[in-house]
Amino acid sequence: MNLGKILDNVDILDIYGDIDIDIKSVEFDSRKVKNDGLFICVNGANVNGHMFINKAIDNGAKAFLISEDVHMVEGYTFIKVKDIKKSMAKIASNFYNNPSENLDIIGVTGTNGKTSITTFLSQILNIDHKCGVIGTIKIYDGIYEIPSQNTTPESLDLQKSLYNMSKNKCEYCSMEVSSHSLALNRIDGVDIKIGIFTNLTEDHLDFHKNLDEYRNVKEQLFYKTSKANIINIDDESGRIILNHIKDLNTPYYTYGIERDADFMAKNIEMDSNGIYYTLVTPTYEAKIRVPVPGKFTVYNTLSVIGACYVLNIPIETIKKGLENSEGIEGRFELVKNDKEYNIIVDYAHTPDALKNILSAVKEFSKGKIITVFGCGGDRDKQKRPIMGKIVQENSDVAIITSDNPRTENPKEIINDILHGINNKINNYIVIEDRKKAIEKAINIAKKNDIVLIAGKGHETYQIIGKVKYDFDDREIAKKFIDTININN
Ligand SMILES: CC(=O)N[C@H]1[C@@H](OP(=O)(O)OP(=O)(O)OC[C@H]2O[C@@H](n3ccc(=O)[nH]c3=O)[C@H](O)[C@@H]2O)O[C@H](CO)[C@@H](O)[C@@H]1O[C@H](C)C(=O)N[C@@H](C)C(=O)N[C@H](CCC(=O)O)C(=O)O
Ligand SMILES: Nc1ncnc2c1ncn2[C@@H]1O[C@H](COP(=O)(O)OP(=O)(O)OP(=O)(O)O)[C@@H](O)[C@H]1O
Ligand SMILES: N[C@H](CCC[C@H](N)C(=O)O)C(=O)O
Ligand SMILES: [Mg+2]
Repeated sequence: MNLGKILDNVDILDIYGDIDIDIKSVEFDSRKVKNDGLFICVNGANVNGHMFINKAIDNGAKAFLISEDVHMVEGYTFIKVKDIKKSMAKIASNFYNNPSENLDIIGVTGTNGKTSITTFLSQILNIDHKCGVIGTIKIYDGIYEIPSQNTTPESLDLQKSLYNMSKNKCEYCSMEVSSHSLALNRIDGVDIKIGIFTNLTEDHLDFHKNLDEYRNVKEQLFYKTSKANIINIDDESGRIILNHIKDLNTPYYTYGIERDADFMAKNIEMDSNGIYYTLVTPTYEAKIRVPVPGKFTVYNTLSVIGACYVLNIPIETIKKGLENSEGIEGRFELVKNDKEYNIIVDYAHTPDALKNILSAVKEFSKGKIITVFGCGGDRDKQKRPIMGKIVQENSDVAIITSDNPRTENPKEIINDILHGINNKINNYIVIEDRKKAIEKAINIAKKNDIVLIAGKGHETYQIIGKVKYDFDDREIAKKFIDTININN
């Protein structure tokens, strides 16, 4: 594509060299640059991309998008802009021909429930149509599935995936929209038809100044949508957002259990196999069954039904998709075993998620609840003691361990958790090594007890320092149970 065309509507400060040249690829990582490429120099959290201009030249770059003064190399084109992330988002949608215009994108934001909702949605929409997925676990472009690096990718990667979805004849895309992606311009220029708000609770206060700012950032999604916004009005932040957006041209729908909403669940029943409720919508009622336990599944599926309603998906298809749902990887996932151990792996890594998962487990537990959990390093420190308190108060035994310590000292993270623990109650153990912590939990569990391994869900790694080591809670639990089998 002609560089001039790629730069359409980009706010440019200065140009050095020729922009009437053909560009074959656009990258923001010098290691991925190919012949006749445009390299976008991002000054990141770890390194400054402007340092890799020579490396990009070696790999075939012809042009550079910069925001800092660099040595302009003769024979190459340099375009200086003020805001690299905003410019990159514009370039990305130009280069991939605005692919979001060819898709009905449903964007989901909120602290908890995004992966669950986007998965349910794709399970329903893929029955009669093709629906791509972008989220924490994977990107699915209609043909291929690739594991994700971020919940919402950088604009260039995002637009490339949307382009592939459109090429692969997807009609829909169900996408998680993280607060980071809104704040860092990753979804600028993406045409989103429906926005869903789940809830807002403590998380990411390392990145956002406070909960108000966190909510304001999330609210931005609902000004970008064109077809409908779907808001959880049982959540206080949901009501605040609704108040701000209700006079926009985009129609809105509400969902909830406790308040009068457009999509409501009545006569809710729950057991260890799932949830059952009567759905009340503006035009019909229906019996809903979902084989995924937890009250939060009621909320998650109500929002999904709201989006399907707006998209005119028949209720029979919605019911079929939900009833046949295989659940969500790493969310309330039972570790299958031929002995009678009840082990659940779940991705709860925020105070609210832990509270919810523990209350769901409590609903049908006939024995003790043994919870293994930790907190991620280089992330919100404020949530650590709150998570400790919630787990101690809602478990018979709390085993405090490491999650992904990243560049922090795991002992210090555990110390932060211990600040929320009442040391007069003797129901907690600290075992820093997560593998040993899981083994201990299974060791002390008796018939009818439930072992909840929280925080890492689908993750197949543990990040220690900057290195990702193989680590899968489910595999470790399963292997240990098999060992017990041999010893007995
Ligand atoms: C703090 C943060 O957001 N970091 C993101 C950021 O990385 P960075 O800015 O630190 O990159 P960097 O390593 O400093 O490198 C700067 C630039 O130099 C380039 N580079 C680097 C090395 C080299 O040899 N050549 C080169 O060109 C890099 O490609 C990059 O463009 O840009 C990367 C590429 O897009 C992201 O993958 C990365 O997310 C990291 C993995 C991360 O953990 N992010 C979290 C905080 C995050 O974004 N989370 C949200 C919310 C999660 C949720 O709760 O749902 C998410 O959406 O994932
Ligand atoms: N609607 C909900 N409200 C509160 N907790 C929930 C809800 N849905 C799921 N959870 C809990 O939160 C955990 C994470 O759920 P999920 O992965 O769907 O959230 P997410 O918003 O995608 O998280 P992330 O920000 O990491 O992408 C689940 O394992 C479950 O314990
Ligand atoms: N998307 C979340 C994932 C947290 C998962 C947990 N295992 C951790 O590492 O803290 C985040 O980046 O904050
Ligand atoms: Mg997610």
